[in-house]
Amino acid sequence: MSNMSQQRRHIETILSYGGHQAIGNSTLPELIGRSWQRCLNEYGLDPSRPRPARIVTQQTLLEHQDSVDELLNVARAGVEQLFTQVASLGYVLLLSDYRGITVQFLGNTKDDERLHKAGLYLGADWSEQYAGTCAVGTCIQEQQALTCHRTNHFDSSHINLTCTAAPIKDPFGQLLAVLDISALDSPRTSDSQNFALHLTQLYARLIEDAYFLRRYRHSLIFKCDQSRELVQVNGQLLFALDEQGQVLAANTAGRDLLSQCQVIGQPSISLPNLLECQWRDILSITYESKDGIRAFRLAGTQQTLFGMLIEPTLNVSYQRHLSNVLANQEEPVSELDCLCADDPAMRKTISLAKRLRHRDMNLLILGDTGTGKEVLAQAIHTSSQRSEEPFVAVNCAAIPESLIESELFGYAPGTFTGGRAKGAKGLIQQAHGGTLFLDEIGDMPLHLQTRLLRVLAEGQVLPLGAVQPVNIDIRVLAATHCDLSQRIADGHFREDLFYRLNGATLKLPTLNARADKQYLIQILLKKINPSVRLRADAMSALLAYSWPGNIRQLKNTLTFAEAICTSDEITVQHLPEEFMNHHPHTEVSHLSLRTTPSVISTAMQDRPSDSSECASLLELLQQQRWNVSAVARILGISRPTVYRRMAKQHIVQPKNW
Ligand SMILES: Nc1ncnc2c1ncn2[C@@H]1O[C@H](COP(=O)(O)OP(=O)(O)OP(=O)(O)O)[C@@H](O)[C@H]1O
Repeated sequence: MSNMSQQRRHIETILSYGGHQAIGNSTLPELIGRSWQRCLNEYGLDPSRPRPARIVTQQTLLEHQDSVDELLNVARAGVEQLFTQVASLGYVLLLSDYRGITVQFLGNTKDDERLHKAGLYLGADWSEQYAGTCAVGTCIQEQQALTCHRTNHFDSSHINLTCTAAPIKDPFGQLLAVLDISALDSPRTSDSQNFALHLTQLYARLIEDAYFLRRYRHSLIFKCDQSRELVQVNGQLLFALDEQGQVLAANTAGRDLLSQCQVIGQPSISLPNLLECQWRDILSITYESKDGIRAFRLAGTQQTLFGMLIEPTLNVSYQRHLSNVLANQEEPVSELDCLCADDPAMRKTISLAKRLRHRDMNLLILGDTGTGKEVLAQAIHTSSQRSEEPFVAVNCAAIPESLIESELFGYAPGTFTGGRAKGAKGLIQQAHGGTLFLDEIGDMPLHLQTRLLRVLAEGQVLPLGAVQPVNIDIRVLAATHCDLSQRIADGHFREDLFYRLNGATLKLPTLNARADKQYLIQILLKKINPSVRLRADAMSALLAYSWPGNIRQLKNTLTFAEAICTSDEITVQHLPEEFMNHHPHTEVSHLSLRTTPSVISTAMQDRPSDSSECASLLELLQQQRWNVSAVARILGISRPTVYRRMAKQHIVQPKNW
């Protein structure tokens, strides 16, 4: 078909357009349809009278360029880079201001005459009101990136062009400019321009972020991303902060996140609230973390964001503020610091443990099975002033109920036939001067809870069969994976004992929720065999796994892999079978910032609960086809313990297995 007849047909199509998106065999993109409507009904453009390109005068052009002078300075490098990428494909590049006037143009002058005629020229007016539907003008109206491909254009003189544009916004979301790449000729299908759309959006974002950084160069900027590896080179979210940590402005991705998280009724957002942390945790990133990056948990979610700081230039009050914060830096405590690298929940727990380690306060440690409750208790003891005295660990669930009383409280001579003639010191007494660690405290029988309460209240223990109590000085660290308030409500746990034990609560996150999984994998492997390394495929499989048995399961897995690997390199082939068939937890490995809830909740999400334990045990049993021995091996616990946990959670194997 000749160009003339194509134009005639296009005019007929537009004239017959009445808001129906289906045209012939093709479907008109919705936003192009809306633009045609505007051209016909609001601007009164006549499709049968094509308009020549309008180039503004030199004087008017200078005025438009002046209004975006600051942006033009920042955008120059980005615009030139984009042009070098697309020039050989026949594209020219236009940067227009927010009114649609082309304030910068890069193109191949060989085609000068054709380009000039098409309006691909410095000073050309691409506003929708003048040029009709086109990438720049429609991008201004719709405030979003788009491709206006061939007959998507309103004006029939543009139907050979393909144009792709993306908006560049200021830190408050106001349109500053539009970045456009256009070609005089192109393949027929609009799919051919998908790559152009992505590339233009990418460069628009780069320019927008460069402008943001320049505008807020005198403020502290927090840059973050879902990937630790990418945050420095390509951090997606930028927040400019005042000296109290309130968000002054954010880039487009940052504003999207804030709008999803906006606390109802609060005029401004505090970054520490958004990231459930202290202001000092943010201020001290550069000085306290090895790579200048720190992990944060997005409030009310399980999403991890890795953040770094871009420090303000020439801001004296910020420097003063920072030195005050750094002066109050937490002292290092190697026994506790080595338990984690960079995980927000662990950071809170370790910081609390550091502050309380020398106090004689009883502590309650909460965490799912295998999360390291005993390891934490031991570290608190070793770093406390009781470190020279004994650390005695008792697993209340592992000792048979008939023995637990004598094991804990001891017995006087002659109490039991067959018992030791001199009697025996109970575990409580053995811990005298030191720390008693009571694991699985939620499983302690009620009558023993009463006796334990008396020991804690009176500082004395009465061995079985004895008449004289013995004075004792112990600090109790108790741990459980179950929800003690539920146990209290059900009448299985004494409330008064709970308050005695719970001087403060330390919570341990599941391995799956930890942002420092890679660190744990490395240090555990180093302890098992320092000369063995993990190949990247094995590391990826370990990072993608859901770890129902937490650190204990990780340790067992690495021990297994090290034992069967014949060289000094562990590959995915050396991992247990479940790693071959495992489908990564999509909610963890492919986080989407768009799933953020609308309100920030300050409630801790990682509290261990019977329901989470029940779900992970059930998942593992199903994964292992109800092979209890396999589950016990994976979790690193005995078969009877697996059966006991199944009974407690009312998990019953289906009959057809
Ligand atoms: N931070 C850590 N570094 C190295 N190893 C760890 C760490 N935390 C836990 N482990 C290892 O993981 C295993 C389980 O740890 P621990 O017994 O402390 O867990 P737990 O939460 O007390 O388990 P349970 O609920 O079954 O009693 C142990 O072998 C321990 O050595």
